[in-house]
Amino acid sequence: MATFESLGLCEWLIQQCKQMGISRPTPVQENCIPAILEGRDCMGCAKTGSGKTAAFVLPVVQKLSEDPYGVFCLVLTPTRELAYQIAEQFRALGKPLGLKDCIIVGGMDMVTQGLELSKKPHVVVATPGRLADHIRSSDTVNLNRIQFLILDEADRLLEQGCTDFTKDLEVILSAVPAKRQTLLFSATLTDTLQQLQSIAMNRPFFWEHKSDVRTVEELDQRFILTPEKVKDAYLVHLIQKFQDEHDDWSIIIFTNTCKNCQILTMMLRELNFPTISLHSMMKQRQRFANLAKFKSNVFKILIATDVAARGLDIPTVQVVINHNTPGLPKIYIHRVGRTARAGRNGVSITLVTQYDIHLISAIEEQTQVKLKEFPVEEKEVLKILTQVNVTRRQCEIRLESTDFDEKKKINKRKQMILEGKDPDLEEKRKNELDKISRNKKKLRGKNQESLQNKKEKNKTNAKPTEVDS
Ligand SMILES: Nc1ncnc2c1ncn2[C@@H]1O[C@H](COP(=O)(O)OP(=O)(O)OP(=O)(O)O)[C@@H](O)[C@H]1O
Repeated sequence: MATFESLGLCEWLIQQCKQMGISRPTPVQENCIPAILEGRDCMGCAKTGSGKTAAFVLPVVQKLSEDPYGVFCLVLTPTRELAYQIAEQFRALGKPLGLKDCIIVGGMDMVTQGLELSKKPHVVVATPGRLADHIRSSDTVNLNRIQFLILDEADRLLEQGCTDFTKDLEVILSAVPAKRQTLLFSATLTDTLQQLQSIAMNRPFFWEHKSDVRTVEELDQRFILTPEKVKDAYLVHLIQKFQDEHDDWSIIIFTNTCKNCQILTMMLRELNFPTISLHSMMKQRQRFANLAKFKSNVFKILIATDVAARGLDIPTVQVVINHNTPGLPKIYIHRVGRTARAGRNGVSITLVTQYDIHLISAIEEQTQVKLKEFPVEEKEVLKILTQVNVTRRQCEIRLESTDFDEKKKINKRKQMILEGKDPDLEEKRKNELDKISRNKKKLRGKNQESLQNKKEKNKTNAKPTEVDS
């Protein structure tokens, strides 16, 4: 069995690991650390919670100790919370070195960030949008000597999801030197492998945890089939059950939209559950504060959108509930990976409506795991159905009276401006498209109606009269 020593890490760093409860390398660390220390580019694909962060932090910290200067390493990651988490690992493992890091993420003061960047920290951890803004708007950002470029959750950074990072990545890649080591990590790297290979050009060492199953063994994966209208009652029943049966518990509930996240949070609070939320329509300081309250177990339930689906490492989470079935198996893999981390056990429960059954088949096909039904006493759920649905409706009405939708519109406009689009023009286009599709629908309805009329006419014409018979 490998030890950190046999991988080539130096004694002080091994001691530092021990202090953090890391005594033996995990497979991704065992395989990737030597290649990175050798100076190779590296692509590491291993399951959620398998220690990928330390697999790149450890060799970078060791190399930094041999030749310390700033900026030595740049880490890119898709979410702001993840940037803080990664920076924490650098700070903890690089403490004996006096490692200085700097976090560059959206939603925080740009001037302060510019100042910090100008002090040349050893490690910069950033989300692509904000770092690209700094590069575009000032010349205080000097990344032209970096030795390491790391893309954590690399596949997410390259895919064109609801947040498209590709333009920002282009800006960043043109600001970093061609001669560098590039390290790419994720639990779902293989879909974007070819694109990634073009970023890591220097003979990349590729390591993948070979396994038929793409989720961890310690995870008990369940589903509950429910009509849409009973979904919330099932959710409340599940939470109540965990609360009654466990002393020490914490749950992450994933949902599809910021609004739903907000409504569910209000609803569960109304029902006296210690709930807190995390979604992209919240102010950044609130996002950090809520996550901290959840991590410290002050609040036991976190309701989040997919902004929390990747990377977050909160060891106390025993249960993940998918309030909606994720449309992509990849998102499912990351969401359920928030529990059963680092060898611990965990349960995931996905609420499935009759419209989502095909999504479950796609998830099972990709993960190679058959989801088992979670046994629930339906009678118990039906007992609370009315109370839950009335509470939800009350929360919806309360939210409608706030400016939540208005804020959403403003955020959307801001995002469009950032993407170089004209929001008014876009709205006009959208209205035109809506009008066209409304007209199409009308026309289709009319056609169907006249077809129906014709059919009925034909029927009556063809009907034999009493005389005929
Ligand atoms: N060698 C080790 N031994 C024990 N625990 C470890 C080891 N390496 C890392 N850990 C711990 O395992 C947990 C999960 O690690 P990490 O967050 O790096 O997972 P990951 O592979 O990046 O997961 P994800 O794909 O979800 O981002 C962390 O709490 C970390 O401190």
